[in-house]
Amino acid sequence: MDKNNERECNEDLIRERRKCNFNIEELTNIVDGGKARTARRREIQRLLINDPEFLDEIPQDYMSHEDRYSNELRKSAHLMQKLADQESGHDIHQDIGALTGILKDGNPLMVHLSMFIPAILGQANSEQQEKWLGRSLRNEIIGTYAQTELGHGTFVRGLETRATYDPTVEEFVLHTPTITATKWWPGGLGKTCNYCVVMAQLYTQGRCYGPHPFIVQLRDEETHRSLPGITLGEIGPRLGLNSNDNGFLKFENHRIPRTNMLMKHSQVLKDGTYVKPLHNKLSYGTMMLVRVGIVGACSRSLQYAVTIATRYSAVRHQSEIVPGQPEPQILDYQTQQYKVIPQIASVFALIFSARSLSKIQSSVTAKLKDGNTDLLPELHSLSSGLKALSSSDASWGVEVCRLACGGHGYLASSNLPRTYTGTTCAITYEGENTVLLLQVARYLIKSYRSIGKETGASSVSYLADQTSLASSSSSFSNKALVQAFKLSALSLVAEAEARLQKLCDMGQEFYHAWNYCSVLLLKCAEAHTRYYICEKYEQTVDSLKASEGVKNVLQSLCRLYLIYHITLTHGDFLKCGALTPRNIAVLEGEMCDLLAVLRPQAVSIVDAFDIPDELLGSTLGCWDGNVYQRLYDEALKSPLNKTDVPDAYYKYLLPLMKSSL
Ligand SMILES: CCCCCCCCC/C=C/C(=O)SCCNC(=O)CCNC(=O)[C@H](O)C(C)(C)COP(=O)(O)OP(=O)(O)OC[C@H]1O[C@@H](n2cnc3c(N)ncnc32)[C@H](O)[C@@H]1OP(=O)(O)O
Ligand SMILES: Cc1cc2nc3c(=O)[nH]c(=O)nc-3n(C[C@H](O)[C@H](O)[C@H](O)COP(=O)(O)OP(=O)(O)OC[C@H]3O[C@@H](n4cnc5c(N)ncnc54)[C@H](O)[C@@H]3O)c2cc1C
Repeated sequence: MDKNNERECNEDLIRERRKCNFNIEELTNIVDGGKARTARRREIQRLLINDPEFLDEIPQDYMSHEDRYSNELRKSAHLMQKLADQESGHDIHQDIGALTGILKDGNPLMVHLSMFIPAILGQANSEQQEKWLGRSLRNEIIGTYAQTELGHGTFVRGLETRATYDPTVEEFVLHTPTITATKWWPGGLGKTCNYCVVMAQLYTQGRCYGPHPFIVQLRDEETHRSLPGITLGEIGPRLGLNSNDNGFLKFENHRIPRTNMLMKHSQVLKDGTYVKPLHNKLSYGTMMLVRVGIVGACSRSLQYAVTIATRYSAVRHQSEIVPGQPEPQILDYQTQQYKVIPQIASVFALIFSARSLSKIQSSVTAKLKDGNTDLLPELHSLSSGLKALSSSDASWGVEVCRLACGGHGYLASSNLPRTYTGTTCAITYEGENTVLLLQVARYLIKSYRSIGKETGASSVSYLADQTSLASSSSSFSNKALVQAFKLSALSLVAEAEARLQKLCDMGQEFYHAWNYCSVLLLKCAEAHTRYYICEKYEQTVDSLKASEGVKNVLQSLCRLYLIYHITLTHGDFLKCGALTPRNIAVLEGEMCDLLAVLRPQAVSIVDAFDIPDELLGSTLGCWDGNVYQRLYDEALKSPLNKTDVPDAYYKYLLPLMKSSL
């Protein structure tokens, strides 16, 4: 599609684009993280979308379960090959965002890239990396991360798969003792992978040392058949991601060499002596890494959904605002703006907090290299909180975008259903959100109770700011609103701690008191993480060196985000005295003004996300707005339209209709 050729474009979209009052390319660079990154993303995307190998012969929704898998594996393999062939050599891990949309519904190689290779990097010592890293990067071996079992996903300490060390032959014996110990869910495990990292309870010298990672060959490298002692299969259809082969795995006293235990952090020596790690949660490092990546991935899903919903809202006309006048664009309804525009604001919130989290992760990783684990709890808390809020915000945001598109949003060809199922899974995987938020709450209560002790953890330093509860601001700059989020979080933490303490003082065991307060604790964790996101949003926009137009747009989006979230949880702000009922009413009014200010820029802002039609894959969100023709053309692809009268009519309907004659 030639974006300069207005003749092929829907007139409403042409008018919308003419209203643009900022530099789109500049905003695109901010979204990508700099000019160079924009150029690189475009280069990769051009490489992919001009390649006919990535086209599907028929829409995936009409394929059988087997064909979907096979078709996606074909494209995944081609993608890996193609990226490997480039002379410039793409760092697929760094450029993973550029690939969004090219593979449609669960890539069988995804966990190889996002967890197996990172597990080797983060958990294997240098000799082990020498043995497996190069091979896995060259795709000579394909792996997955097999942790979850039928009986346990969340409670990692409860895993049942055993790795028992046998010093006589220097081997571990992997065994699945019960049906509930069957590994269940790992992406690519069913049919694709020939290796995996298995999390299993380590037994040596008669003692259990908890879950540890082991690298295990699953299939013969020549024939791809499962090795003796190993049972593998696929777990069946899911809500989404059905092109992946999420699998199951059982071990029957399967032996692996001692050196297959990933030994960067803890070791089992030849005689069976266990050497413990610097920090006993270092073996959870792969999960933490992926949680950080999920924040960015969620912002991308939301970019897709909101691009579709905004363009469609500009093209679609329905009903009337002024009786008797022409039907307006649905984007002119304030209620429609309230659905779509806060989701645009949310995209930037997620982008900026993902970047901030990545920076913290890099510095923690650097410190770990020097043996310093002091900031690991801080990173665990932040990555857990941001993974949880980004996945739930993005899932809800995508669903709102679907609702904003009315009936057509329910069609597969809108690409909103698949965007939703591909986002909501992130609420569950890599740590179910409630569980992760309770980890954040644990950290908050602990930090609150250790006020006065220097921990170096900056995200919770505000908990020591006891005076701020009394000094709520009356001015409403963005900074003042962020301050209100801080007061709300602090007051919830104080309330939860007091409630916990009271129950304990009344004689309840701490664990029961914790469970009894967990709804409130969840709220604390959400408020704390929301405050973090708001603070990063405000700081990033405030310090941004950008043209006036771009800065104005981002200031308005940031302000909308702050006010939107205050109105959603206004009870918490009222309860702690950070805001008065009158303040809330004024802010609600201002939110409507902001919707009106941003409305004329909405199409241009989503244009700045710069998602090519080929990747957006949506009849409703296409650049040229030629929505109705595309909907009609897609409908014609239904196999039921091959004949006027389907066979099923003769088999079932005709006999029924004639049965009473
Ligand atoms: C690119 C995009 C791709 C996107 C695409 C990616 C594809 C992904 C495909 C999906 C893959 C998967 O799902 S893989 C499977 C993922 N599974 C999970 O995430 C399981 C979630 N569960 C867990 O992580 C754990 O079990 C958890 C809930 C944290 C509880 O662990 P424990 O019971 O061992 O610990 P607790 O007793 O609760 O806490 C003890 C202490 O340990 C601390 N602690 C716990 N975890 C910690 C950690 N990681 N680092 C530091 N400290 C930690 C706590 O804060 C406590 O500190 P103190 O308070 O100081 O004592
Ligand atoms: C699409 C997809 C891909 C996946 N890929 C992989 C993979 O590649 N590798 C892998 O190993 N795993 C994978 N998983 C598994 C995933 O990591 C787990 O499903 C996830 O960690 C949740 O665990 P669970 O299923 O045991 O849920 P459960 O823990 O059984 O959760 C059920 C309910 O119990 C609640 N609950 C549980 N514990 C607590 C608690 N302590 N406090 C309060 N409430 C609690 C939860 O909040 C939830 O409401 C995948 C899952 C999905 C859906």
